[in-house]
Amino acid sequence: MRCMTESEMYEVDRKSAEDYLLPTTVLMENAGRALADGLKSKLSKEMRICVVTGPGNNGGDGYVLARTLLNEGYAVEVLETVTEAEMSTDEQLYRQIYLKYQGTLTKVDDVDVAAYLVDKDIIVDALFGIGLTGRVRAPFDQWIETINQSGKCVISLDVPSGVSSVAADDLLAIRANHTFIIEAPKPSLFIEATRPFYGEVTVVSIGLPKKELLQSSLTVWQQEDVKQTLQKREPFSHKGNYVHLLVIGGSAFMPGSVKLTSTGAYRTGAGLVTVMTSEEALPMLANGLNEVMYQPLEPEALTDEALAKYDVIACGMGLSETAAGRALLSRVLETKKPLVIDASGLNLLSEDLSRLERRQALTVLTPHPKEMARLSGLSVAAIKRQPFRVVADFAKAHQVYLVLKGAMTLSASPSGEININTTGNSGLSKGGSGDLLTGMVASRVLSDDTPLAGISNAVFLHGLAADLAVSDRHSSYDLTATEVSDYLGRSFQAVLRKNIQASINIK
Ligand SMILES: NC(=O)C1=CN([C@@H]2O[C@H](COP(=O)(O)OP(=O)(O)OC[C@H]3O[C@@H](n4cnc5c(N)ncnc54)[C@H](OP(=O)(O)O)[C@@H]3O)[C@@H](O)[C@H]2O)[C@@H](O)CC1
Ligand SMILES: Nc1ncnc2c1ncn2[C@@H]1O[C@H](COP(=O)(O)OP(=O)(O)O)[C@@H](O)[C@H]1O
Ligand SMILES: [K+]
Repeated sequence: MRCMTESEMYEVDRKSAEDYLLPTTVLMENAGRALADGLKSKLSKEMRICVVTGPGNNGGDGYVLARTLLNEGYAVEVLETVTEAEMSTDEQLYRQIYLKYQGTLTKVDDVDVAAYLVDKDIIVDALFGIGLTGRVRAPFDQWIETINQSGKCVISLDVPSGVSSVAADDLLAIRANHTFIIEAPKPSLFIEATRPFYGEVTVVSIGLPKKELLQSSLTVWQQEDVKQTLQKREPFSHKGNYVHLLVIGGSAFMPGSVKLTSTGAYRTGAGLVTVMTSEEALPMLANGLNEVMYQPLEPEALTDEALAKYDVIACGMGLSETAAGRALLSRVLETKKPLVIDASGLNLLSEDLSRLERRQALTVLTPHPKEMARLSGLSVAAIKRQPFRVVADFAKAHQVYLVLKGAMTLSASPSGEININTTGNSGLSKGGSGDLLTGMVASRVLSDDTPLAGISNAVFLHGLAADLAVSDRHSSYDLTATEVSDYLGRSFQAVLRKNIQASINIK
């Protein structure tokens, strides 16, 4: 499923009108009717429904929806917040049609809005859609507050009014119980500050040309995408057909990190895994995976000849941030091997990003927001406000694959394409989850249809394993990264066999 920015959506709108000759009024009619159809699952004929309309086309959708429901015998009326002259042309048309159908209309200036809403069961929010810029201005802000304080069930059309994809610090928006989204979710559905305003979500189609919707560079990565892009394991294959991963990291005080990374790699399809770690950490790994080969971390082991047998290097988990660690990362960056960098490796990399420009092989960086802040020089708050832009800009500027980890992990390619992940839960908010993921990413990045698909598959399966663990014998409280790795088998089975995700699974 595609995700579309507001400007991409307006571009599809423009093309639909100019290239496909679809009148904008037809799209509004389709939108209002599709939204009404979706909404009906929440309604009964006994409920009193109030549609609150604003000045733009979102309000126009509201009039179409109100007329559609009225015509089918629902108890619906409209509360309008602007004069007819202040409405968009298409909205004016549908307001008039609503009146021809004998629809009831009340103006906000004629009532005490809070009192007017008291006997309503459902409030439909058609105040603002994707055309909102900045914070909601007066006098609309007071009605948003009144609706939020009403305690009623609120349904938003397209987006909760007040939400835009650049989350303001003093955001004022409708807190919807449910949002019916037109054609494709907008980035604000996946941003921490704006996600809660949406409530439950349903995406409805209004007949925009699919070909144009597919132009978007943002994809919500789902089960079907994993299924389509995951490399098949051939019956006559041998371990040499799959990735040989070299894991570099771990130290006396953090030996477990590389254990988790190598487990993640093997459990995600790698053919061979070698761990190179410090002399002190080696004895502590004696009870590690039987399948892993171990080697002491010596700089001479990092020559091009010695590295020839490896397909990918994963570097940085549990690495000590000392002069030795620094020298090691520099050497690894100079190799021509595909490289996944995580944790301490990212912090050491932040000291001099120009080394990325000199790289001659694929590079994947897997920061959480704090590591991203070090890499980009931006604050964590600024990254969280505009994660899509930050991720795309950084990946393009440094020509790297970038995985910004979080509740909705974003994986970007050097061309700025972004895949959004919606699996996972707070059981993953624990030390070790990231180490596990790094091994999984390294195992898939060269194996699937494209590097971005491989990375996104790893992120999806990692989150899904945690979701399956929590729906089985764990909770988000007790779950550990080691247990997440135990559920990777179930995660693959679920993806390969069942249709677990018919629509977006958003927490
Ligand atoms: N292809 C599709 O997806 C289709 C989408 N459709 C629907 O159209 C919706 C987009 O419609 P839209 O472009 O008219 O914008 P919308 O959000 O209704 O409001 C704009 C109005 O708000 C005002 N305004 C702006 N900022 C403000 C602020 N901070 N505080 C106060 N006011 C502010 C702005 O005033 P201005 O800033 O211009 O002075 C203008 O008057 C979309 O979400 C979907 O529901 C379908 O109908 C058809 C196909
Ligand atoms: N609330 C959450 N919902 C979904 N996934 C989460 C959540 N919290 C953390 N994660 C995932 O867990 C992993 C944590 O990685 P990281 O912060 O690097 O942890 P570590 O300390 O283990 O290295 C990431 O893949 C992140 O996306
Ligand atoms: K709305």
